Amino acid sequence: MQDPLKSHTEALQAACLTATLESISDAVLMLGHDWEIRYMNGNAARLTKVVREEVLGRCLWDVFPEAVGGPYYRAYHKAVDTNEQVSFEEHYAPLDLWTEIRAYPSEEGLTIYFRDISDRKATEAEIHRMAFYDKLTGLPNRQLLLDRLEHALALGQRTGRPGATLFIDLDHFKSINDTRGHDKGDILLQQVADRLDAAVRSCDTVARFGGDEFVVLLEDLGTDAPAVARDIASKLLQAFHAPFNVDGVEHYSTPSIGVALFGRERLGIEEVLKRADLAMYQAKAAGRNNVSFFDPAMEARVSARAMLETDMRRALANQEFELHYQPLATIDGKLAGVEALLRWRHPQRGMVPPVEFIPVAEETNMILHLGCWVLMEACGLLSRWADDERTARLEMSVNVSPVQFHRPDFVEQVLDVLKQTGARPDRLRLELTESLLIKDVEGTIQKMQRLREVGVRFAVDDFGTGYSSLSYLHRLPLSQLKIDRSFIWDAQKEGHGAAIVRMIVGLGKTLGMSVLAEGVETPEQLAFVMDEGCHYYQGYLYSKPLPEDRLAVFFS
Ligand SMILES: Nc1nc2c(ncn2[C@@H]2O[C@H](COP(=O)(O)OP(=O)(O)OP(=O)(O)O)[C@@H](O)[C@H]2O)c(=O)[nH]1
Repeated sequence: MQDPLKSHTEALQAACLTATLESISDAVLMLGHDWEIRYMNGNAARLTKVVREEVLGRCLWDVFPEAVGGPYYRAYHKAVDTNEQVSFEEHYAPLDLWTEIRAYPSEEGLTIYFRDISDRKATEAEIHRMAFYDKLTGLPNRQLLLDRLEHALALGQRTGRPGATLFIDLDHFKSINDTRGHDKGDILLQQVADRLDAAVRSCDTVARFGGDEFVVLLEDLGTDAPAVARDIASKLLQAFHAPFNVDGVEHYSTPSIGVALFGRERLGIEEVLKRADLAMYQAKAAGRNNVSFFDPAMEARVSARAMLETDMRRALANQEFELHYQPLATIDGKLAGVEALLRWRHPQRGMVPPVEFIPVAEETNMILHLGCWVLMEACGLLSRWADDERTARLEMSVNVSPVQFHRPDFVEQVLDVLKQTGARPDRLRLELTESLLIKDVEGTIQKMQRLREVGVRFAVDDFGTGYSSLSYLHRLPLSQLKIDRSFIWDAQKEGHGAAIVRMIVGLGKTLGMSVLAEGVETPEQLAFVMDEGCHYYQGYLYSKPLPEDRLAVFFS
């Protein structure tokens, strides 16, 4: 017969245990050796959406058939087979429930504690989304792209299967921001993101790299990777053919696309992106709405350009620039003046030609510093000439870069240099290019007139090669046209050089300007320009450009 005291104690313990299990925050499930559900607390029933009384005694896998063979199934079997506890986190899809599980095997079977961690998982997912996805477009962001690119490069190197990085920058995107506001720009970016995403396979990555830049990462392109990459890039271009609808208004946008391929070659992510970016710039330079592939020559050009820029900054500090002076003559061979020409004596490369470094100086605005220095040096020499009767009447011509001329304080700068050096303004001639003259004609005339009033004169350099508009040439206070050397050289050949020289001389005379022939190298050329009525000439026939000390010898 059962001891009534003992059975009372057991009942009390069972009641206590049940009360405890019902009050804890975990869900609890107790299974027997045949996976039958022997106990389930209220939390467990609530989370698994079952009626406790209906499932007690039934096999767990009959109640949750979708779990059979899945991660829960494998984990519980493992716990029972090894007699060791298991703990894990898992998503139970039929209930869309994220669970954290601890399961303990015992002599009675298996006791499972679990809890709902869906909120925590959602927060984690949100943090992940914020860290790796762009808020505006929902595309992978730069960070995620870099991760995927790193992975793709490693895979490419290991397997030899090539891929490609496409760098996409929208053309003139700034204009929609400026004309319709930043929020409309945002709408366009979102629509561009959708179109790019729709144009590629789902396994490709379309990322927003920043601003109006997107990067598409293509992997596993197969044996004809360049052709496939080109096809996809064309598809991306096509995706922009139809207008966008930005808040009810049609808007056309185009991209410039740079492509860099990768494969076995050992390349870092920075290098691949740099290549694609370089190619993209090439596409912009080729007129935009274009695709350009990276090629090593392009890289060589760009790095040479970067090296030149660095060298030039050093050269400025080390005073490696110098002025040479090319004498100018009247048509009958008398010295009329000189043109100051900038030279760069590079410590390793020797003389660097101006056509190589002047464009870089202009792009980087170093020309402002250089131009000011040239003016100061030339006017310094001009001022010293005033004391010597052999040189006092000579003119000094100085080239002015458009960047320098269009600065608002250009006139003040010239006046200041004249004042500081004491040079005579009526001995200074500033040489301007045709392209300079056509930009902001009214402002240009005003500046020229202010300097003209103090005596400074102006010449148009390389006349005939630019796009002068004859309609306003007469409004500019110019005193000289310099005929570009190409026409002088051409005149001797079959071309139209002779006719052009004649036309320029006629134009100069009509407008009351003197005409100087540049690049005269032979007596025949001199005879020709003399016949045509040029007033001055310049060129190797008369003298090469000379450093200051040799110029002094030339004078004497
Ligand atoms: N609306 C909007 N504009 C942005 C965002 N991020 C960057 N921008 C603007 O995007 C423009 C990017 O201009 P750039 O790519 O330098 O020049 P662009 O006008 O596209 O001209 P090109 O690239 O030379 O063809 C800048 O004006 C930025 O201010 C953004 O999140 N939203």
